[in-house]
Amino acid sequence: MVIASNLGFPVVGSQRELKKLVESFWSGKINEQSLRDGYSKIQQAHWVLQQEKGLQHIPSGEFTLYDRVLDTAQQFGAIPKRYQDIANPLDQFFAMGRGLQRAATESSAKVDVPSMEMKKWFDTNYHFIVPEFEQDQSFQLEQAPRVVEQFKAAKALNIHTRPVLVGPVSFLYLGKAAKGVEEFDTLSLLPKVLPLYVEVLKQLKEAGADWVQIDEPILILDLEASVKLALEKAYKTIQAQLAGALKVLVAAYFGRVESNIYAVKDFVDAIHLDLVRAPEELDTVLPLLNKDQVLSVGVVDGRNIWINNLQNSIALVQKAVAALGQDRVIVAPSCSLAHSPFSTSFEVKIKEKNPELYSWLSFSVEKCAEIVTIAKAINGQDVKAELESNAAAIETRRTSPQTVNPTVRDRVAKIPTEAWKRPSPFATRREAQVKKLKLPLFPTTTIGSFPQTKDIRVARQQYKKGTLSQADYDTFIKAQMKNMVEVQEKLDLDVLVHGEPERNDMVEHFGHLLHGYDFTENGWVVSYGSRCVKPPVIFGDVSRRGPMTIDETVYAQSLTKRPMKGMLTGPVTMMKWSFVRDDIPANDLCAQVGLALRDEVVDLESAGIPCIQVDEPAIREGLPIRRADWDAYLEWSVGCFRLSTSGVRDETQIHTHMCYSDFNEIFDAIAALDADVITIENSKSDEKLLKIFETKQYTNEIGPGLYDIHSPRVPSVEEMKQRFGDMLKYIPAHLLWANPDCGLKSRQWPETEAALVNMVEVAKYFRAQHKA
Ligand code: MET
Ligand SMILES: [Zn+2]
Repeated sequence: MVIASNLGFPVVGSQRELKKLVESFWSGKINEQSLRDGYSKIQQAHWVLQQEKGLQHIPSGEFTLYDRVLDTAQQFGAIPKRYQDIANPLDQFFAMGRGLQRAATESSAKVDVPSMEMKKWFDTNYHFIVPEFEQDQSFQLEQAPRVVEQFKAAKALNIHTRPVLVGPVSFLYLGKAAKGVEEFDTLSLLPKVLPLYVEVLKQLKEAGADWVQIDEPILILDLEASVKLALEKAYKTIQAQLAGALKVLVAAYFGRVESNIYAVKDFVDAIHLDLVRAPEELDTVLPLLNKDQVLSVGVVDGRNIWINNLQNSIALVQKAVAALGQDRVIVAPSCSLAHSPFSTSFEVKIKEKNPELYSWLSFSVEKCAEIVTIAKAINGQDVKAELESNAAAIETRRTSPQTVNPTVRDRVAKIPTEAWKRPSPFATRREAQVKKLKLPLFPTTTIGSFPQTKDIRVARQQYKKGTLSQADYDTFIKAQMKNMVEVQEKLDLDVLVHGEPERNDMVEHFGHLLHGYDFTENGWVVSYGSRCVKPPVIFGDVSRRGPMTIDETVYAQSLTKRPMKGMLTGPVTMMKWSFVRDDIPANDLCAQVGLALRDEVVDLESAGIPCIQVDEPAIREGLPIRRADWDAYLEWSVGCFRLSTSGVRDETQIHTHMCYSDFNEIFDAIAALDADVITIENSKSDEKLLKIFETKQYTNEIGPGLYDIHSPRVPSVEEMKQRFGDMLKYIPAHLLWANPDCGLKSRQWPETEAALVNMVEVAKYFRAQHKA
């Protein structure tokens, strides 16, 4: 019999219960005991639910109050020095996750510590807490290790679970040298941490576990030989020490394991593969297994929201069964289901308004049912009804006019070669733009958004609820834009923006204006800690419903003689920050969005808008995990940006913006965007960014952020002069712009104005210098 399993479940709860619980603890509304009780309740409900769905290997131990890597660090006693004095473990845990400021009391000293660093979890939108280690780090297993406690808690409910651990090598590899400690190879700590892993595994065995899942997601990275060696050592040791007491499943996900598999394959009882991302690896891995080893086949996509093609999955699992036999195959999601929303059952609106779309959706709870159906089908149980309804939904999805728009398809198929780039080279365009825009040396501008004040948020809410009419809302937004234009004129900025008061979010806003997008009510996934995001859904071919930004941009331009900069979100970002369809290739979808934006860019030009910015903050984060895949990705993503921006005349100035400073690796691709002006985040790593200009030539105009907008701090004139002076050493004066490093929507007005006053003063100072 094949086993139906899961690797992890959305911790946040069906309606974000855990978020609410944790946040009420932070605000002092509930005490630690209530938090722990509520937490256990949610955990229990999830186990019961997964059991009811029919899963046999149900995960435990992955449940967390903030982040499971942080749990791993605390469980093994890797506490950075600055948190070691915080006596209460829970306070310490949250202090590491989100910082802690606490006044002195009679019994305790004052505490003021920032949080630990957060990083993206592979190519997901989830951020984990980066563990910190010292070279002479000692580890210590906590009294009652939480993974063992969770296993026991489930067992008390009569639910037998498969405990999950973040693997020792991934744990160390993803960590870094502690603050103030010189860089060192964190894997050198493996001999110290391994005995603790062995100890935990023994305790799990004693508590009654038979299988354990050890996640080693780094198996899908390009690994150096030393890392592979560490993996080998770790699993050899674990195997030897456990002597068969407990079965070990090592899980890799989010990509291909390729030759990394050799580092672990001889020392484990089972391996999990992500066959959604790497279906071809079934064929390569099957012959490598010895006669007792088990394969966990990840066939249900844990990263997306679409129903599984059950026929296809069954065929894949069957192949594994043919090679290994039923008892050596486990059916699984591709990765933890924590990256999908909870359940479609809360999507009442979609169900009512678009039942067809509803029938194509599958969130975590539904994915568990899919896994069980696949396993049952293989085991010869009757799932005819499930398979029939699945096949019917797959068929409507393939052919529905909602997903296929022949006009769009035709247009993408026939994109003429010349549409992928601007007609003239930059030098020619620049001449036309200089003549038309008459900008001073070191032009000043902002990135697009101005503070989203309480007034704006309230008006938007009232408008959504229907208590503010369309006409009144429009009047309100216009008044906001008018005010923002006046402020910018007073500041004496050179290229103005309309300020984005009508946008709640740079992707969702455009999603509403495009065909092919829809929005869930409860499709939340955790971004970090208690923070959740609800990405829009791209389910069909994308095209404009009509002009998207013309009215507000033209209105804003009518208020000033200075050039107004139109503001759009680029094709890659529109995809990357959404749940995207998986039924057409990403590059085709990107071209559809690119064409829709191209029409908007051309319309803005026709309406008299001289500068147009197409933001692409997500290009860098969309980079594939394996280097071998970079070129293909960059080719289509850069191509689609150019597709969206190249329909205009030479004199129209195309801007782009990126807010990820660490892109030296993809510098050539950035240059290939061929935007006339690029503004980039920089203020946290001046040197790193500027260094690249020593070796590489960037020929177009550029504005490295002059100050950090993520903090309310107002940078002084002196400070920005210094920075601007440094930039001038690397970038030719006639190409350099002065601007903040990102949009100002999360700031307040007073600090925004104060910072911009200083910024404009700096630009003027250098202008005068250059004349002299
Ligand atoms: C995350 S990048 C943001 C760009 C956008 N135009 C803004 O100013 O808010
Ligand atoms: Zn930005």
